Amino acid sequence: MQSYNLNETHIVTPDEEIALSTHQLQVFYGSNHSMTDASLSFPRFQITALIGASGSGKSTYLRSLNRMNDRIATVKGEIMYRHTDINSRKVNVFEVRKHIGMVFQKPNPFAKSIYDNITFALKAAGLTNKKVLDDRVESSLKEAALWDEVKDDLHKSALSLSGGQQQRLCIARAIAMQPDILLLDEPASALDPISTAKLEMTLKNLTEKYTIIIVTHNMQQASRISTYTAFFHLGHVIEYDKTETIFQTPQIQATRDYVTGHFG
Ligand SMILES: Nc1ncnc2c1ncn2[C@@H]1O[C@H](COP(=O)(O)OP(=O)(O)OP(=O)(O)O)[C@@H](O)[C@H]1O
Repeated sequence: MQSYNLNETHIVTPDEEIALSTHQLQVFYGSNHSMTDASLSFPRFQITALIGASGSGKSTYLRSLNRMNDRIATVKGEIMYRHTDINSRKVNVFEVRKHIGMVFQKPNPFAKSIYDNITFALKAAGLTNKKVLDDRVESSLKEAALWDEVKDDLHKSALSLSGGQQQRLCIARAIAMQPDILLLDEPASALDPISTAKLEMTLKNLTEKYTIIIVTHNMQQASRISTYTAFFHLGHVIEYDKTETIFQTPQIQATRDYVTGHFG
């Protein structure tokens, strides 16, 4: 692979209201410096895609945003959310995750009913009123575009659902907590094209209420659903701009080579 000047970057700050931003975020796995000075601002109610070759640091960066790396890595720098640096050790991680939810690559519903999957965290947070729980189950499943398919089977095991349905259930489970921001790490990589299309449509509709940051290897997917795209390379954020700029007129050679399929 051609080597690039990793100091040559092009990072815009969107004009829109910013939901979350990082300032010089660095991540170390032991002595391995895996993410260098990542400074990005994510606009509210938009989808931002994180793209880059395998090992470029996309998941490392994403997982740092709601402190999922706390136990496995050292994360330095600021993560600003509502005027607070949520990377500070003084900030409670469980609070952070109420506001910033996460959906993983492989659907991972609990071995419980559909209803219990959605109410599990709500009950743990102290919500006991059945009417409120019922309403939250219905609204979350509707937002995740799963309600019509499961409304008569809410007490059926979540594991009996198809992969695509399970992934939408995981989204419903995340939004039941009424977060502001959803982080998704390659959520469609285990899904067939029809389930992927349904998931993409669901994500686009979710931008009415949520800010979405998604890691994807699928560049068509990034261009179909995101407004902004960040290109990662060897632990650096090389370029961040409107998605159409990244794919049509990227400013940096490494981005140009990646989006035209020269490596990755
Ligand atoms: N738990 C870990 N412990 C040690 N090193 C890790 C760990 N997770 C990731 N790394 C290293 O950090 C670097 C970035 O990996 P990361 O998984 O963030 O990349 P990625 O762009 O998401 O890759 P992929 O697209 O394959 O998921 C790699 O060098 C990887 O080996």
